[in-house]
Amino acid sequence: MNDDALRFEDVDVLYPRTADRSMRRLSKSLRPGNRRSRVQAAIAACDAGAERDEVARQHQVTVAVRHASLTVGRGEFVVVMGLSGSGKSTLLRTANRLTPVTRGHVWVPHEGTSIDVATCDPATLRQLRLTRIAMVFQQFALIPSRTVRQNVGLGLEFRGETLDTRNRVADEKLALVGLSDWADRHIGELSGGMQQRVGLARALATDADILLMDEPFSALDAVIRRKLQDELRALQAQVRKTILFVTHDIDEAVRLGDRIAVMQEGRIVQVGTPDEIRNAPASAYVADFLKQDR
Ligand SMILES: Nc1ncnc2c1ncn2[C@@H]1O[C@H](COP(=O)(O)OP(=O)(O)OP(=O)(O)O)[C@@H](O)[C@H]1O
Repeated sequence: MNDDALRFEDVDVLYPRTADRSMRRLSKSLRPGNRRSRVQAAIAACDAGAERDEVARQHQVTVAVRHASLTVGRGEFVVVMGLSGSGKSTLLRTANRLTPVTRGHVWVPHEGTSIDVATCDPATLRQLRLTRIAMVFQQFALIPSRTVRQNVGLGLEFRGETLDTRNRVADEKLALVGLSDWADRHIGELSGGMQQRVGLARALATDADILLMDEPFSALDAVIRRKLQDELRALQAQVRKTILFVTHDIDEAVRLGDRIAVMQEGRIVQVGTPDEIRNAPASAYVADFLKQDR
């Protein structure tokens, strides 16, 4: 199993509901002091087989991810797909601990050993985020007051690299995504599709071998979106990153994924190649998804 890049092992993520002003007077159980015990009770209920709705009702806890296990091979492109609220983003965000895991492990091989992102110390986590795991967001998350080149060099700046290195690497990555002529422009001068290419170049600039992509193309119109899907696939063939990509669009999942993991109500209910999933959907839920495919 040395060629795994990322391994989710029995991951649970539970969110205790917090009281809003109207509820605060109503329910003592929503007070912060009770959150931990509510989560423990909710985990016990899940282990005993309770469904998500029941856990939410009885314990005021949302089961976002439930016992999810998934191995992503080095250089593999895995798409996580599912309806809104099925837990895709939450699972993805456990891979760099933007979301903490309630129970379970997220393993990343690093310097001859395996590190559990879910529990490692802050210094190790920071190191992993700066050198191994990069993220591309739906809303680009670029800094408008900075030039394209400066945005691409941001991760390297956090790492303390010199301006020369930052500019050299940024120019290399901008060439990869076809934006060499735009390096000195400001972000606001770029279209949405171009901004997302900058986001991608920024992720590539850190030399992270694992890219987490959370619905990166969903804010773009259909034509641009398709173009970027093709570009990303071509880029992937060239740079061989390990990619975990979230979408709710089956068409996108089939075009991009070496394998697809389908989530339903926090569970991974099927993992397979696009053909395997198309030829043998594991449930009516998965089959319904395939009907969106054109
Ligand atoms: N920070 C949070 N606090 C409380 N509940 C949350 C939080 N983030 C997500 N949830 C809940 O966890 C569940 C899973 O959400 P998540 O965003 O992971 O799903 P998703 O499949 O990515 O959905 P979408 O496609 O709409 O983004 C949902 O019920 C959501 O409301």
